[in-house]
Amino acid sequence: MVGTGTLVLASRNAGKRRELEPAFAALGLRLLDLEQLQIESPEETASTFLENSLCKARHTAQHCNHWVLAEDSGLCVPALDGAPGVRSARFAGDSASDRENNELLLQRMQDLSAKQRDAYFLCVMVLLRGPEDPDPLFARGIWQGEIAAKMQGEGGFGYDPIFLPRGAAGRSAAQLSLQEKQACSHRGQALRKLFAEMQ
Ligand SMILES: O=c1nc[nH]c2c1ncn2[C@H]1C[C@H](O)[C@@H](COP(=O)(O)OP(=O)(O)OP(=O)(O)O)O1
Ligand SMILES: [Mg+2]
Repeated sequence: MVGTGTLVLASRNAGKRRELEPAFAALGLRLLDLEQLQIESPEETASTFLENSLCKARHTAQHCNHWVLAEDSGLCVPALDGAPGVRSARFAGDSASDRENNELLLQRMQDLSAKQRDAYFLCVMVLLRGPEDPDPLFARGIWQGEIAAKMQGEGGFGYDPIFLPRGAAGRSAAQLSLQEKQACSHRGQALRKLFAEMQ
C-alpha cells in the first residue's frame, strides 16, 4: 500500500480527515476524500455502524482505483435507548448542522439525572483493498464520557462541545488538542487497532 502513495478516505467530513491525516502522512500516504474525487456519498440507511461503514467503503472502492478507508461513527446515550446512535449526523433532520444536533440532544437530556448523562462515542472503521476485496479489515473504538449541561469549547467537530470525556477533568472534547483527542478517542483507538490488523 505504501508504494501506491494514496489512500482514499470515503468521507466528506473535514473533522474526521484532520484527525486521521497525520497518521497516514507519517506512513508516507496522502489521503484523498470524496470531495476531492467528486464521488457522491452513499445513503447511510443501515441500522448498524458496521454496515454503514462497509457501504461507504464499498461504494467508494467501486469509483476509484485505490485502497479505501471508511468509518461510521456516532454518539450513543444509553438512557435514550442509544440515540442519536447511527443517526447521529441526521439527529435533528437530514441536513442538520452540528449546532442543531447538539441543541436537540441537550434538550432531550434536560430532565435526566447525572447518571443518565453517561454516553459514549463509537467508531467502526473498514479498510477495503479493492472493490472486490473478499477480506475487508475492520476495527472499532469506544470513547466513554458524559453529556455536558451546555456547549463548551471551539475545537473538534460534531458533538465535541457537549461531550465530556472520562478523565479529561471537566473539559469537553472540543477543548482538547488534536493530539489529546486522538490519544483517547473512539477514532484514535479504531485507527490503532486497524494498523495492528494490517501488520
Ligand atoms: O469525534 C467526534 N466528535 C464529535 N462528533 C462526532 C465524532 N465522531 C462522530 N461524531 C458525530 C458527528 C456526526 O454527527 C456523526 C458521524 O456521522 P457519520 O455518518 O459517520 O459521518 P459524516 O456524515 O459526518 O461524514 P461521512 O459519512 O462522510 O464520513 O457522529
Ligand atoms: Mg455520514
